Amino acid sequence: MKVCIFGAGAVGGYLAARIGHANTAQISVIARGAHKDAIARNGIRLDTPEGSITVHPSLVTDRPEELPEQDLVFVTLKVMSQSAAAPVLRRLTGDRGCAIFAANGIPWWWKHGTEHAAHLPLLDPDGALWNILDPSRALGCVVYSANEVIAPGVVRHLGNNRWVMGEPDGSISPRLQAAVQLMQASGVNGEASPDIHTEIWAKLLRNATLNSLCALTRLPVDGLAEDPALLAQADTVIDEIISVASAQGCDITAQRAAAREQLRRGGAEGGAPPVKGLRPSMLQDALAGRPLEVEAIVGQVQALAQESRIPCPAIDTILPLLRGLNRSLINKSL
Ligand SMILES: NC(=O)C1=CN([C@@H]2O[C@H](COP(=O)(O)OP(=O)(O)OC[C@H]3O[C@@H](n4cnc5c(N)ncnc54)[C@H](OP(=O)(O)O)[C@@H]3O)[C@@H](O)[C@H]2O)C=CC1
Ligand SMILES: CC(C)(CO)C(=O)C(=O)O
Repeated sequence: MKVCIFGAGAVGGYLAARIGHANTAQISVIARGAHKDAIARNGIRLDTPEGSITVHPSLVTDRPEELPEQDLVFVTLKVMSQSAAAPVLRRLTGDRGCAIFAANGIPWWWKHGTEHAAHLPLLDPDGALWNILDPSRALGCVVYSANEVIAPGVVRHLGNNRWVMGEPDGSISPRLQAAVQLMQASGVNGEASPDIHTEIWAKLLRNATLNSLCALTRLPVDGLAEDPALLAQADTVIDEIISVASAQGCDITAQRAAAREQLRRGGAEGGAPPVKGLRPSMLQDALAGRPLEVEAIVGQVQALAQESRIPCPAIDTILPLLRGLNRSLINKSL
């Protein structure tokens, strides 16, 4: 299988290292800047609590036009970089390939196959993904795996290993099964879901709280847990998301306790020991002065709440703060 990782940062670097180390596919990575140079020179190093591995991908490039068509493209770009990649993704996926969007938040293809099928302007402003790539080539992937690029070419993995993938229409298609098999053969706990929309809502319970509040306060997750007022704010956001998801036809009420528990355990999933110093990806971006994934993780949730006429006062408060912070990061001269 020809597999490409588009945007081999924290999550993409983790995947590239695991697949490359298991040698289960011919792996190419698209990266850029000093990180790309370091991978091309020294390979990708993945540091995990169990030890380090270093992997040399078949090709490392910042010029995707150098790549032939791929069977599978993992898109691990931040959401706001996806739209510009639409023409390249179209070419890379060719007539037979597909693109798995491993990202947090509501994805651009969300309304594919529904009676209100349309592109989402907050996520795909000009409809490039919708019109050029086309949602029929897209699969979703919910990532439970905490990673950070700690130096050019070096990814640190802190914990969690669950990757839930699904077709927008819920079918367990051959291409979905092939992706699950590839991941499992590579030591990555991939699974196929018949209801990726509900899985995405469940993960949003974590990101709309942890990512937003950590980015705004600059505290790691265990820092939030020390402050009852911040925990109360996060719990309110969790309740609001459960209401919006329910109004949109997805019942995630059973996830409430686990999401609240995760907050209080420093971000550890499912009974794992508490984690110290976990910096959600949005905090990593705020600290590095990079733009934030505000719209996928909070803005589009508010848009869906408005569509369903669900009041969300906590989200309405957090969103302008995040948009303001994002504006200051994008326009560094402010
Ligand atoms: N990190 C984590 O632990 C988790 C992240 N996620 C989600 O996964 C997705 C990916 O996040 P994450 O891995 O943290 O993000 P990163 O920023 O670490 O990785 C994205 C990479 O893509 C690169 N990139 C952007 N545009 C291009 C381009 N045109 N050509 C080549 N490379 C490009 C970036 O380079 P540059 O830095 O120069 O912009 C960066 O290295 C997000 O949606 C995130 O919310 C989900 C679960 C956990
Ligand atoms: C759940 C969490 C916080 C794990 O790192 C995440 O998804 C992120 O960092 O974006």
